[in-house]
Amino acid sequence: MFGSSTGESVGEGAIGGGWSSVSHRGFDAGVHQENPQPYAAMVAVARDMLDELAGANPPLDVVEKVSAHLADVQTLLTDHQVSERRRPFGHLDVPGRAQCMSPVLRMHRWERDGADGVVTFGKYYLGGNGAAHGGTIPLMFDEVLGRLASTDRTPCRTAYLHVDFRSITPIDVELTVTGRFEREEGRKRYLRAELRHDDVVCAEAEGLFIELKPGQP
Ligand SMILES: CCCCC/C=C\C/C=C\C/C=C\C/C=C\CCCC(=O)SCCNC(=O)CCNC(=O)[C@H](O)C(C)(C)COP(=O)(O)OP(=O)(O)OC[C@H]1O[C@@H](n2cnc3c(N)ncnc32)[C@H](O)[C@@H]1OP(=O)(O)O
Repeated sequence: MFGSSTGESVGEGAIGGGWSSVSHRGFDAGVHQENPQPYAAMVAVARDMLDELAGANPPLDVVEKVSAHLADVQTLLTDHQVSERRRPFGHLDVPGRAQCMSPVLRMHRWERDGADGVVTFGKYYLGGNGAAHGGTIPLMFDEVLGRLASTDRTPCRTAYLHVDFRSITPIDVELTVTGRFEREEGRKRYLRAELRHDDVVCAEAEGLFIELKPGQP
């Protein structure tokens, strides 16, 4: 419906993430929270643009045109800046949560004890020689585990995130991602995740998440 190559459209069997109880706490994104699809479609276009930008070697006249268009887009948005709690960006219950920093997670299972899904690192995430940039993989793991750590639980923050890079993570192919809630000890929550390309383990993560005390930022 939204024609995004990065797959941020709503539906297609994917779920928003089951994290709305965390993400929407105290947020009021107005009309976009009621009807997230137009805003999610706008962010999907931005994602696709970043992918094409990263992959292109355009002639100078195209560079100038793109610069002018982007400056127009920036101007359109400048008059609509709001406080953090009113921003839809990153806070809508759609795959990718309507942000374009971390790649879109398309989750098939999202439960209190674990989650499974797929993710594709597009051209925007290239590090070198066809492999995703090493910083983007912890970003994706923090996204999965941070959300899982708070699913049906009180809010928490990442204390540490340990990532082992087992083999390169190829861009432009669908990878599987799994997350698992291992155990909790008081305010401490321990989780693990794995990223695979078919049978090959690309990376593994272990994270500690600490439950926030009331009023803790
Ligand atoms: C409401 C906010 C929720 C966060 C989400 C944000 C927005 C929500 C909107 C949309 C969300 C949607 C998706 C979000 C996706 C991903 C979000 C992922 C979450 C993050 O990406 S969030 C950013 C990165 N994160 C930080 O910005 C943390 C900075 N930091 C601190 O805020 C403190 O540092 C804190 C709170 C971690 C702990 O501080 P504290 O004072 O509350 O607790 P304390 O230090 O006493 O530790 C208690 C026990 O944990 C042990 N412990 C602590 N740290 C340890 C470590 N590193 N290694 C080993 N053990 C450790 C101690 O040893 C003690 O253990 P014991 O009790 O056994 O003695």
